[in-house]
Amino acid sequence: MGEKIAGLDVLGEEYFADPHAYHAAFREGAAATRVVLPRGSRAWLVTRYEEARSVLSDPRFSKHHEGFRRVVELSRPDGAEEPAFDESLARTMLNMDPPDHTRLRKLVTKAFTARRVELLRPRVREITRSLLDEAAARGDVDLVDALAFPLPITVICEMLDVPMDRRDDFRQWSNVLVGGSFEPAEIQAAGQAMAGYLLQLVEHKRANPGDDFFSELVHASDDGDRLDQGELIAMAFLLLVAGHETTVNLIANGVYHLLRHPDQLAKLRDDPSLLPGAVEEFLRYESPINQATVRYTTEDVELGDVVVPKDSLVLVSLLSGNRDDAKFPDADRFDITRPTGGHLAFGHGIHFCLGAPLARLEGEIAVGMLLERFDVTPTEDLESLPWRPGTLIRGLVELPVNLTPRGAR
Ligand code: HEM
Repeated sequence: MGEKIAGLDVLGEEYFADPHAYHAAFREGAAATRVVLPRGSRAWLVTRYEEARSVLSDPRFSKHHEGFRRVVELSRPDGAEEPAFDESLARTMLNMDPPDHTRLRKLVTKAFTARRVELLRPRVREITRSLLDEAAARGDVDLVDALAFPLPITVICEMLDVPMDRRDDFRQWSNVLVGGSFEPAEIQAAGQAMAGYLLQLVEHKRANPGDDFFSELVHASDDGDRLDQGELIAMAFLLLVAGHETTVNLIANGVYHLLRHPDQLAKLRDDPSLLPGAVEEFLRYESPINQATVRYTTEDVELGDVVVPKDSLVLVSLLSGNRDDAKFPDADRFDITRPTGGHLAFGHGIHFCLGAPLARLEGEIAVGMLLERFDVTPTEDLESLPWRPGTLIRGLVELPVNLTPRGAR
Protein backbone atom coordinates (compact mmCIF):
# COMPACT_ATOMS: atom_id res chain seq x y z
CA MET A 1 0.00 0.00 0.00
CA GLY A 2 0.97 3.65 -0.44
CA GLU A 3 2.39 6.50 1.59
CA LYS A 4 2.91 6.30 5.36
CA ILE A 5 3.54 9.01 7.96
CA ALA A 6 4.94 7.91 11.34
CA GLY A 7 4.02 4.33 10.46
CA LEU A 8 0.38 5.23 9.76
CA ASP A 9 -1.33 4.75 6.40
CA VAL A 10 -2.18 7.99 4.65
CA LEU A 11 -5.62 7.98 3.03
CA GLY A 12 -4.63 9.68 -0.23
CA GLU A 13 -4.78 9.10 -3.98
CA GLU A 14 -4.04 5.38 -3.78
CA TYR A 15 -6.73 4.87 -1.19
CA PHE A 16 -9.32 6.72 -3.29
CA ALA A 17 -8.47 4.56 -6.31
CA ASP A 18 -8.89 1.27 -4.42
CA PRO A 19 -10.22 1.62 -0.89
CA HIS A 20 -11.26 -2.04 -0.83
CA ALA A 21 -7.66 -3.24 -0.77
CA TYR A 22 -6.89 -1.03 2.24
CA HIS A 23 -10.06 -2.04 4.04
CA ALA A 24 -9.38 -5.76 3.62
CA ALA A 25 -5.98 -5.28 5.30
CA PHE A 26 -7.40 -3.05 8.05
CA ARG A 27 -10.21 -5.52 8.85
CA GLU A 28 -7.60 -8.26 9.28
CA GLY A 29 -5.50 -6.03 11.53
CA ALA A 30 -7.67 -4.61 14.31
CA ALA A 31 -11.15 -3.34 15.19
CA ALA A 32 -9.97 0.25 14.55
CA THR A 33 -6.89 1.46 12.70
CA ARG A 34 -5.07 4.77 13.18
CA VAL A 35 -4.81 6.59 9.87
CA VAL A 36 -3.78 9.98 8.51
CA LEU A 37 -6.60 11.80 6.71
CA PRO A 38 -6.01 13.66 3.43
CA ARG A 39 -5.50 16.98 5.24
CA GLY A 40 -3.15 15.57 7.86
CA SER A 41 -5.49 14.95 10.82
CA ARG A 42 -5.02 11.69 12.70
CA ALA A 43 -8.15 9.56 13.09
CA TRP A 44 -9.30 6.05 13.93
CA LEU A 45 -10.92 4.18 11.08
CA VAL A 46 -13.42 1.43 11.91
CA THR A 47 -13.70 -1.16 9.15
CA ARG A 48 -15.32 -4.33 10.56
CA TYR A 49 -19.09 -4.74 10.32
CA GLU A 50 -19.83 -5.42 13.95
CA GLU A 51 -17.81 -2.55 15.37
CA ALA A 52 -18.98 -0.21 12.60
CA ARG A 53 -22.58 -0.85 13.55
CA SER A 54 -21.90 -0.45 17.24
CA VAL A 55 -20.05 2.88 16.82
CA LEU A 56 -22.92 4.27 14.73
CA SER A 57 -25.37 3.75 17.59
CA ASP A 58 -23.14 4.47 20.60
CA PRO A 59 -23.63 7.94 22.16
CA ARG A 60 -20.01 8.00 23.37
CA PHE A 61 -19.17 8.75 19.73
CA SER A 62 -20.48 12.29 19.46
CA LYS A 63 -21.25 14.34 16.38
CA HIS A 64 -21.94 17.63 18.10
CA HIS A 65 -20.47 20.52 16.15
CA GLU A 66 -19.47 22.49 19.23
CA GLY A 67 -16.95 19.98 20.57
CA PHE A 68 -15.84 19.02 17.11
CA ARG A 69 -13.51 21.95 16.31
CA ARG A 70 -11.47 21.34 19.48
CA VAL A 71 -11.02 17.64 18.72
CA VAL A 72 -10.02 18.41 15.14
CA GLU A 73 -7.32 20.76 16.44
CA LEU A 74 -6.06 18.10 18.82
CA SER A 75 -5.87 15.62 15.97
CA ARG A 76 -3.54 17.79 13.91
CA PRO A 77 0.08 17.32 14.92
CA ASP A 78 1.31 20.19 12.76
CA GLY A 79 -1.22 22.64 14.19
CA ALA A 80 -2.23 23.59 10.64
CA GLU A 81 -5.60 25.20 10.24
CA GLU A 82 -8.46 22.97 9.21
CA PRO A 83 -10.60 24.48 6.46
CA ALA A 84 -13.87 25.40 8.05
CA PHE A 85 -16.92 26.35 6.11
CA ASP A 86 -19.58 28.75 7.10
CA GLU A 87 -20.77 28.03 10.64
CA SER A 88 -24.39 28.56 9.55
CA LEU A 89 -24.10 25.47 7.35
CA ALA A 90 -22.56 23.34 10.10
CA ARG A 91 -25.61 23.50 12.35
CA THR A 92 -27.39 20.60 10.67
CA MET A 93 -28.96 17.69 12.48
CA LEU A 94 -26.17 15.52 11.13
CA ASN A 95 -23.82 17.54 13.36
CA MET A 96 -25.91 17.26 16.51
CA ASP A 97 -26.56 14.82 19.33
CA PRO A 98 -29.86 14.37 21.20
CA PRO A 99 -31.86 16.28 22.26
CA ASP A 100 -31.06 18.87 19.53
CA HIS A 101 -30.89 16.17 16.87
CA THR A 102 -34.19 14.62 17.98
CA ARG A 103 -35.99 17.92 17.75
CA LEU A 104 -34.72 18.85 14.29
CA ARG A 105 -35.27 15.41 12.83
CA LYS A 106 -38.84 15.27 14.10
CA LEU A 107 -39.69 18.41 12.13
CA VAL A 108 -38.73 16.87 8.79
CA THR A 109 -39.44 13.14 9.08
CA LYS A 110 -43.01 13.49 7.88
CA ALA A 111 -41.94 14.66 4.43
CA PHE A 112 -39.67 11.67 3.87
CA THR A 113 -41.71 8.67 4.92
CA ALA A 114 -41.97 5.86 2.38
CA ARG A 115 -45.65 6.77 1.89
CA ARG A 116 -45.00 10.43 1.13
CA VAL A 117 -42.08 9.58 -1.13
CA GLU A 118 -44.14 7.04 -3.06
CA LEU A 119 -46.31 9.95 -4.24
CA LEU A 120 -43.28 11.23 -6.15
CA ARG A 121 -43.08 8.09 -8.30
CA PRO A 122 -44.89 9.46 -11.37
CA ARG A 123 -42.76 12.60 -11.38
CA VAL A 124 -39.51 10.65 -10.91
CA ARG A 125 -40.50 8.44 -13.85
CA GLU A 126 -41.30 11.47 -15.97
CA ILE A 127 -37.94 13.13 -15.25
CA THR A 128 -36.12 9.85 -15.95
CA ARG A 129 -38.01 9.39 -19.20
CA SER A 130 -37.06 12.81 -20.46
CA LEU A 131 -33.39 12.39 -19.46
CA LEU A 132 -33.32 9.05 -21.28
CA ASP A 133 -34.96 10.59 -24.36
CA GLU A 134 -32.18 13.18 -24.51
CA ALA A 135 -29.51 10.53 -23.96
CA ALA A 136 -31.03 8.29 -26.66
CA ALA A 137 -30.71 11.09 -29.17
CA ARG A 138 -26.95 11.19 -28.48
CA GLY A 139 -26.23 7.46 -28.27
CA ASP A 140 -22.79 7.81 -26.67
CA VAL A 141 -23.12 9.45 -23.27
CA ASP A 142 -21.49 9.80 -19.90
CA LEU A 143 -24.15 8.12 -17.79
CA VAL A 144 -23.17 10.15 -14.72
CA ASP A 145 -23.87 13.39 -16.54
CA ALA A 146 -26.83 12.17 -18.56
CA LEU A 147 -28.83 10.37 -15.86
CA ALA A 148 -27.26 9.56 -12.50
CA PHE A 149 -26.53 13.16 -11.55
CA PRO A 150 -29.44 15.18 -13.01
CA LEU A 151 -32.19 12.86 -11.78
CA PRO A 152 -31.72 13.20 -8.00
CA ILE A 153 -30.80 16.88 -8.34
CA THR A 154 -33.93 17.70 -10.28
CA VAL A 155 -36.03 15.84 -7.72
CA ILE A 156 -34.54 17.54 -4.64
CA CYS A 157 -34.48 20.97 -6.30
CA GLU A 158 -38.15 20.57 -7.21
CA MET A 159 -38.98 19.47 -3.65
CA LEU A 160 -37.27 22.59 -2.30
CA ASP A 161 -38.34 24.76 -5.22
CA VAL A 162 -34.79 25.88 -6.02
CA PRO A 163 -34.97 27.83 -9.28
CA MET A 164 -33.59 26.04 -12.33
CA ASP A 165 -31.16 28.83 -13.18
CA ARG A 166 -29.18 28.35 -9.96
CA ARG A 167 -28.76 24.59 -10.24
CA ASP A 168 -25.35 24.78 -11.87
CA ASP A 169 -24.13 27.00 -9.05
CA PHE A 170 -25.40 24.45 -6.56
CA ARG A 171 -23.60 21.64 -8.26
CA GLN A 172 -20.38 23.63 -8.14
CA TRP A 173 -20.70 24.66 -4.46
CA SER A 174 -21.80 21.24 -3.34
CA ASN A 175 -18.92 19.54 -5.14
CA VAL A 176 -16.39 21.85 -3.54
CA LEU A 177 -17.89 21.40 -0.07
CA VAL A 178 -17.84 17.60 -0.02
CA GLY A 179 -15.01 16.97 -2.49
CA GLY A 180 -11.68 15.86 -1.13
CA SER A 181 -9.34 17.97 -3.18
CA PHE A 182 -10.11 21.65 -2.78
CA GLU A 183 -8.16 24.47 -1.14
CA PRO A 184 -9.44 25.92 2.17
CA ALA A 185 -10.10 29.30 0.53
CA GLU A 186 -12.24 27.67 -2.16
CA ILE A 187 -14.19 25.74 0.46
CA GLN A 188 -14.80 28.89 2.46
CA ALA A 189 -15.93 30.84 -0.61
CA ALA A 190 -18.30 28.08 -1.73
CA GLY A 191 -19.75 27.87 1.80
CA GLN A 192 -20.35 31.59 1.93
CA ALA A 193 -21.93 31.70 -1.50
CA MET A 194 -24.22 28.78 -0.64
CA ALA A 195 -25.20 30.23 2.76
CA GLY A 196 -25.92 33.61 1.16
CA TYR A 197 -28.09 32.09 -1.50
CA LEU A 198 -29.99 29.87 0.94
CA LEU A 199 -30.71 32.91 3.11
CA GLN A 200 -32.31 34.63 0.13
CA LEU A 201 -34.30 31.51 -0.61
CA VAL A 202 -35.60 31.27 2.97
CA GLU A 203 -36.63 34.92 2.95
CA HIS A 204 -38.34 34.50 -0.38
CA LYS A 205 -40.28 31.49 0.90
CA ARG A 206 -41.32 33.30 4.02
CA ALA A 207 -42.80 36.10 1.96
CA ASN A 208 -44.19 33.90 -0.85
CA PRO A 209 -45.19 30.52 0.49
CA GLY A 210 -46.03 27.89 -2.14
CA ASP A 211 -47.15 24.30 -1.84
CA ASP A 212 -43.59 22.95 -2.03
CA PHE A 213 -41.85 21.10 0.75
CA PHE A 214 -39.53 24.00 1.57
CA SER A 215 -42.44 26.36 2.20
CA GLU A 216 -43.85 23.67 4.44
CA LEU A 217 -40.56 23.60 6.35
CA VAL A 218 -40.48 27.36 6.74
CA HIS A 219 -43.92 27.19 8.29
CA ALA A 220 -43.60 23.72 9.81
CA SER A 221 -44.57 23.48 13.37
CA ASP A 222 -44.67 20.48 15.60
CA ASP A 223 -46.28 20.95 19.00
CA GLY A 224 -45.70 24.67 18.51
CA ASP A 225 -42.02 24.13 17.70
CA ARG A 226 -40.51 25.45 14.49
CA LEU A 227 -37.18 25.96 12.78
CA ASP A 228 -35.47 29.32 13.24
CA GLN A 229 -33.77 31.09 10.36
CA GLY A 230 -30.35 29.51 10.96
CA GLU A 231 -31.83 26.04 11.34
CA LEU A 232 -33.75 26.44 8.10
CA ILE A 233 -30.63 27.40 6.19
CA ALA A 234 -28.70 24.47 7.64
CA MET A 235 -31.55 22.07 6.90
CA ALA A 236 -31.88 23.23 3.29
CA PHE A 237 -28.14 22.90 2.92
CA LEU A 238 -28.12 19.35 4.29
CA LEU A 239 -31.00 18.20 2.08
CA LEU A 240 -29.57 19.78 -1.05
CA VAL A 241 -26.08 18.40 -0.53
CA ALA A 242 -27.41 14.96 0.43
CA GLY A 243 -29.63 15.12 -2.64
CA HIS A 244 -26.70 16.08 -4.88
CA GLU A 245 -23.90 13.82 -3.79
CA THR A 246 -25.28 10.42 -2.91
CA THR A 247 -27.96 8.92 -5.18
CA VAL A 248 -25.84 9.79 -8.21
CA ASN A 249 -23.38 7.17 -6.98
CA LEU A 250 -26.04 4.58 -6.22
CA ILE A 251 -27.15 4.76 -9.85
CA ALA A 252 -23.72 4.97 -11.50
CA ASN A 253 -22.01 2.42 -9.22
CA GLY A 254 -24.91 0.04 -9.73
CA VAL A 255 -24.87 0.22 -13.52
CA TYR A 256 -21.07 -0.02 -13.46
CA HIS A 257 -21.18 -3.32 -11.58
CA LEU A 258 -23.96 -4.70 -13.76
CA LEU A 259 -21.73 -3.99 -16.76
CA ARG A 260 -18.82 -5.69 -15.05
CA HIS A 261 -20.97 -8.73 -14.20
CA PRO A 262 -22.91 -9.66 -17.35
CA ASP A 263 -24.40 -12.75 -15.69
CA GLN A 264 -26.03 -10.52 -13.06
CA LEU A 265 -27.21 -8.07 -15.71
CA ALA A 266 -28.79 -10.93 -17.67
CA LYS A 267 -30.51 -12.20 -14.54
CA LEU A 268 -32.00 -8.78 -13.87
CA ARG A 269 -33.15 -8.37 -17.46
CA ASP A 270 -34.84 -11.78 -17.32
CA ASP A 271 -36.64 -10.99 -14.12
CA PRO A 272 -37.22 -7.27 -13.39
CA SER A 273 -38.88 -8.20 -10.09
CA LEU A 274 -35.31 -8.65 -8.82
CA LEU A 275 -34.75 -4.89 -9.09
CA PRO A 276 -35.42 -3.83 -5.47
CA GLY A 277 -33.03 -6.53 -4.24
CA ALA A 278 -30.47 -5.52 -6.88
CA VAL A 279 -30.58 -1.91 -5.64
CA GLU A 280 -29.82 -3.15 -2.11
CA GLU A 281 -26.86 -5.10 -3.48
CA PHE A 282 -25.61 -1.98 -5.31
CA LEU A 283 -25.79 -0.16 -1.99
CA ARG A 284 -23.97 -2.91 -0.13
CA TYR A 285 -21.32 -3.74 -2.69
CA GLU A 286 -20.19 -0.25 -3.72
CA SER A 287 -21.73 1.95 -1.03
CA PRO A 288 -22.16 5.57 -2.25
CA ILE A 289 -20.84 6.88 1.06
CA ASN A 290 -17.53 5.25 1.93
CA GLN A 291 -16.79 6.78 5.34
CA ALA A 292 -19.71 8.12 7.34
CA THR A 293 -19.40 11.68 8.61
CA VAL A 294 -16.89 12.07 11.37
CA ARG A 295 -17.53 11.32 15.04
CA TYR A 296 -15.41 11.90 18.15
CA THR A 297 -15.04 10.07 21.45
CA THR A 298 -16.28 11.78 24.60
CA GLU A 299 -14.45 9.22 26.78
CA ASP A 300 -12.05 6.29 26.34
CA VAL A 301 -13.99 3.57 24.53
CA GLU A 302 -13.12 -0.11 24.26
CA LEU A 303 -13.81 -1.28 20.75
CA GLY A 304 -13.11 -4.95 20.06
CA ASP A 305 -9.40 -5.39 20.64
CA VAL A 306 -8.47 -1.69 20.94
CA VAL A 307 -9.14 1.26 23.22
CA VAL A 308 -9.95 4.48 21.38
CA PRO A 309 -8.90 7.35 23.67
CA LYS A 310 -11.16 10.27 24.61
CA ASP A 311 -11.06 13.18 22.13
CA SER A 312 -10.20 11.07 19.08
CA LEU A 313 -11.70 11.54 15.64
CA VAL A 314 -13.45 8.35 14.55
CA LEU A 315 -14.51 7.42 11.04
CA VAL A 316 -16.66 4.43 10.18
CA SER A 317 -16.25 2.91 6.74
CA LEU A 318 -19.70 1.77 5.65
CA LEU A 319 -18.16 0.53 2.42
CA SER A 320 -15.82 -1.70 4.39
CA GLY A 321 -18.39 -2.97 6.90
CA ASN A 322 -20.51 -4.00 3.93
CA ARG A 323 -17.62 -6.07 2.57
CA ASP A 324 -16.97 -7.90 5.83
CA ASP A 325 -17.21 -11.69 5.28
CA ALA A 326 -18.21 -12.09 8.92
CA LYS A 327 -21.56 -10.48 8.04
CA PHE A 328 -21.94 -11.12 4.29
CA PRO A 329 -20.40 -14.48 3.31
CA ASP A 330 -18.10 -14.13 0.30
CA ALA A 331 -18.68 -10.40 0.57
CA ASP A 332 -16.55 -9.44 -2.45
CA ARG A 333 -18.92 -11.35 -4.74
CA PHE A 334 -21.52 -9.16 -6.47
CA ASP A 335 -24.80 -11.06 -6.34
CA ILE A 336 -28.11 -9.26 -6.87
CA THR A 337 -30.06 -12.11 -5.28
CA ARG A 338 -28.14 -12.40 -2.03
CA PRO A 339 -29.65 -11.37 1.32
CA THR A 340 -28.45 -7.83 2.09
CA GLY A 341 -30.45 -7.14 5.25
CA GLY A 342 -28.55 -5.02 7.76
CA HIS A 343 -26.21 -3.39 5.23
CA LEU A 344 -24.82 -0.10 6.44
CA ALA A 345 -24.99 2.02 3.28
CA PHE A 346 -27.57 4.35 4.83
CA GLY A 347 -25.83 4.35 8.20
CA HIS A 348 -27.40 3.07 11.39
CA GLY A 349 -28.90 4.43 14.61
CA ILE A 350 -30.31 7.91 15.14
CA HIS A 351 -28.64 9.42 12.05
CA PHE A 352 -29.91 6.67 9.71
CA CYS A 353 -30.43 8.32 6.33
CA LEU A 354 -33.60 10.36 6.21
CA GLY A 355 -33.66 10.15 2.41
CA ALA A 356 -33.38 6.36 2.12
CA PRO A 357 -36.90 5.82 0.71
CA LEU A 358 -36.33 8.55 -1.87
CA ALA A 359 -32.90 7.22 -2.84
CA ARG A 360 -34.31 3.70 -3.26
CA LEU A 361 -37.18 4.95 -5.39
CA GLU A 362 -34.85 6.97 -7.64
CA GLY A 363 -32.36 4.11 -7.92
CA GLU A 364 -35.03 1.60 -8.91
CA ILE A 365 -36.67 3.86 -11.46
CA ALA A 366 -33.40 5.03 -13.03
CA VAL A 367 -31.87 1.59 -13.44
CA GLY A 368 -35.19 -0.08 -14.26
CA MET A 369 -36.11 2.34 -17.06
CA LEU A 370 -32.57 2.39 -18.41
CA LEU A 371 -32.48 -1.40 -18.81
CA GLU A 372 -36.03 -1.57 -20.10
CA ARG A 373 -35.25 0.81 -22.95
CA PHE A 374 -31.61 0.23 -23.85
CA ASP A 375 -28.77 -2.13 -24.39
CA VAL A 376 -25.96 -0.49 -22.47
CA THR A 377 -22.37 -1.00 -23.59
CA PRO A 378 -19.29 0.55 -22.00
CA THR A 379 -17.23 2.61 -24.42
CA GLU A 380 -14.10 2.70 -22.25
CA ASP A 381 -12.25 0.12 -20.21
CA LEU A 382 -14.30 -0.19 -17.02
CA GLU A 383 -11.28 -1.19 -14.94
CA SER A 384 -9.51 2.09 -15.56
CA LEU A 385 -12.34 4.56 -14.94
CA PRO A 386 -11.39 7.21 -12.36
CA TRP A 387 -13.07 7.43 -8.93
CA ARG A 388 -13.77 10.65 -7.10
CA PRO A 389 -11.15 11.75 -4.59
CA GLY A 390 -11.94 12.01 -0.87
CA THR A 391 -12.90 9.71 1.98
CA LEU A 392 -16.63 10.49 2.10
CA ILE A 393 -17.91 9.70 -1.36
CA ARG A 394 -17.42 6.48 -3.29
CA GLY A 395 -18.40 7.34 -6.83
CA LEU A 396 -17.23 7.32 -10.41
CA VAL A 397 -16.13 10.56 -12.04
CA GLU A 398 -17.72 9.38 -15.28
CA LEU A 399 -19.28 6.30 -16.85
CA PRO A 400 -19.03 6.48 -20.65
CA VAL A 401 -21.51 4.15 -22.36
CA ASN A 402 -23.34 3.62 -25.60
CA LEU A 403 -27.12 3.38 -25.42
CA THR A 404 -28.84 1.44 -28.18
CA PRO A 405 -32.65 1.17 -28.09
CA ARG A 406 -33.57 -2.43 -27.33
CA GLY A 407 -34.51 -4.43 -30.32
CA ALA A 408 -32.67 -2.02 -32.66
CA ARG A 409 -29.61 -4.24 -33.08
C1 HEM B 1 -28.10 6.43 -2.17
C2 HEM B 1 -28.29 7.59 -1.62
C3 HEM B 1 -27.96 7.93 -0.20
C4 HEM B 1 -27.07 7.36 0.65
C5 HEM B 1 -26.14 6.16 0.40
C6 HEM B 1 -27.15 8.09 1.91
C7 HEM B 1 -26.41 7.78 3.02
C8 HEM B 1 -26.53 8.40 4.24
C9 HEM B 1 -25.77 8.05 5.41
C10 HEM B 1 -24.72 6.97 5.49
C11 HEM B 1 -26.17 8.86 6.42
C12 HEM B 1 -25.66 8.84 7.87
C13 HEM B 1 -24.32 9.50 7.99
C14 HEM B 1 -23.66 9.34 9.34
O1 HEM B 1 -24.24 8.74 10.26
O2 HEM B 1 -22.53 9.82 9.47
C15 HEM B 1 -27.19 9.74 5.87
C16 HEM B 1 -27.83 10.72 6.61
C17 HEM B 1 -28.72 11.59 6.04
N1 HEM B 1 -29.21 11.56 4.74
FE1 HEM B 1 -28.72 10.28 3.28
N2 HEM B 1 -28.07 9.09 1.77
C18 HEM B 1 -28.59 9.03 0.51
C19 HEM B 1 -29.56 9.85 -0.02
C20 HEM B 1 -30.16 10.87 0.65
C21 HEM B 1 -31.18 11.75 0.09
C22 HEM B 1 -31.73 11.66 -1.32
C23 HEM B 1 -31.51 12.62 1.08
C24 HEM B 1 -32.53 13.73 1.10
C25 HEM B 1 -32.83 14.47 0.15
C26 HEM B 1 -30.73 12.28 2.26
C27 HEM B 1 -30.79 12.95 3.45
C28 HEM B 1 -30.08 12.60 4.59
C29 HEM B 1 -30.17 13.34 5.84
C30 HEM B 1 -31.04 14.57 6.11
C31 HEM B 1 -29.31 12.70 6.75
C32 HEM B 1 -29.05 13.10 8.21
C33 HEM B 1 -29.96 12.33 9.13
C34 HEM B 1 -29.71 12.62 10.59
O3 HEM B 1 -28.69 13.25 10.97
O4 HEM B 1 -30.55 12.20 11.39
N3 HEM B 1 -29.94 11.22 1.96
N4 HEM B 1 -27.39 9.45 4.55
